[in-house]
Amino acid sequence: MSRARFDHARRLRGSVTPPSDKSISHRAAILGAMASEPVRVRNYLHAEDTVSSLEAMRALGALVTIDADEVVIRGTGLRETGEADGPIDVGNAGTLMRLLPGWLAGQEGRSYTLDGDASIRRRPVDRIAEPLRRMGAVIDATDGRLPPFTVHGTRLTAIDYELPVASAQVKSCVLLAGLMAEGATTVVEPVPSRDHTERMLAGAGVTVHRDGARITVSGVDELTPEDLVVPGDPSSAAFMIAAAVLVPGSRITVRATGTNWTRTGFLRILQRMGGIVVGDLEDAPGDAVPGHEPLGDLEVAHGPLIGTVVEAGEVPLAIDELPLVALLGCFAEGETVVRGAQELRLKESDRIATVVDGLRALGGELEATDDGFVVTGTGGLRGGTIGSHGDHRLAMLGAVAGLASSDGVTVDGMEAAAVSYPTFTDDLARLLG
Ligand SMILES: O=C(O)C1=C[C@@H](OP(=O)(O)O)[C@@H](O)[C@H](O)C1
Ligand SMILES: C=C(OP(=O)(O)O)C(=O)O
Repeated sequence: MSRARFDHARRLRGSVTPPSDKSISHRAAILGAMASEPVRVRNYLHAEDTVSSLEAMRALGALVTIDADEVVIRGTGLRETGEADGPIDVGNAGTLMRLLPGWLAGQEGRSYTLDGDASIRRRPVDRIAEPLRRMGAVIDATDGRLPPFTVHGTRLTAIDYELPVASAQVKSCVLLAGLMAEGATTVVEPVPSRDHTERMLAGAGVTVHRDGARITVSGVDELTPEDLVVPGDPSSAAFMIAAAVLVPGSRITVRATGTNWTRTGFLRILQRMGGIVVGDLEDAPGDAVPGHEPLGDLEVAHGPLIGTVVEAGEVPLAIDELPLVALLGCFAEGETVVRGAQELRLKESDRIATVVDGLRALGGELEATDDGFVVTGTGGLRGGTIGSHGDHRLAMLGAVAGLASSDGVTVDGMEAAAVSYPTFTDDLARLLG
């Protein structure tokens, strides 16, 4: 396990291009493998999670070649995955574990087992097993709800499915399965979540119909994705943005980051707290599903913050950035409250517990609730030691906390950052000059 030290910083300056989007890269790998013609993906994310996706596609029979700036995927076609040679290893990637079964469920007469690391083995799959069973697939999971689990493919039936939790992963799983079902499959979202799957399917020749909270796809013969360009990851950029807002004297430019409205909830929360972030962000979507992803540059500067309340409807739009909202809350005036975020307990770590305990150990005043946390701003953090618990977002949270703290922070388990942001420490060092 690697230890890293992040001392109180003087200021951040310059520009940073965040790593490529993890969510979009996973989807590019899967859709590329589902296609019958080769798909070129520019700016694919080469991080641990998304390498797992490419390996999984290879295990299913896709040919994947990796050049300096391009991944080329020669897929198997929608209904013709190969026999896998043993369990498919999803590593630490919950997104891969929850999306891929949507495709596998439609492979008539073939079965696939998915497994991953210790963290993945604690993350439930019943949320995808339930709709896939309704579509006709058989899913055998450990203790009824955990990996390793086996998906037995079949001829799928279309369903109308109301998501019990707002989850882009579950939504995407059902939509992918819907491509192989006869008839129209509809997913109803309680509140909006990231829409990358819908956009990428629309760009691949699928008719994706959105009517408010209802998203419908119909069975197709094949996918014809265009060549893809992956934008920068707003969730990774959020760590640099938070650092620049928190450290006095900072002023940075974040280049070529995704500005999809379903991913910029954190920026809206930050702006509400008084944070200075200027850029051309996408507006809330209407019913038309665009076949592309928007990207742009952001200017960020240090400034004082005030507390805010994040309600359930905002949670999926900022889910992976909520640890940073807790950190910002420590520096803000007044109270910062996050509600309706019980999903955080099911991530790479129980992020309600690990964030609250971790920031408390650095001098923060936070209370965990069942579905979020309450932070009392004290104007700063002392510093100390924080463990990543093998969770990439926790490792990067500790680093940013260190720069903004008075005494600095030691992060135990910094290597976890490589799951989504392998160049995190180097990029940060450059901004610190
Ligand atoms: O669809 C995706 O790519 C993701 C969706 C979110 O999970 P849920 O949709 O399960 O909340 C998010 O936490 C994860 O990092 C990536
Ligand atoms: C929760 C995350 O990812 P996943 O669910 O894919 O492991 C994340 O990246 O913060």
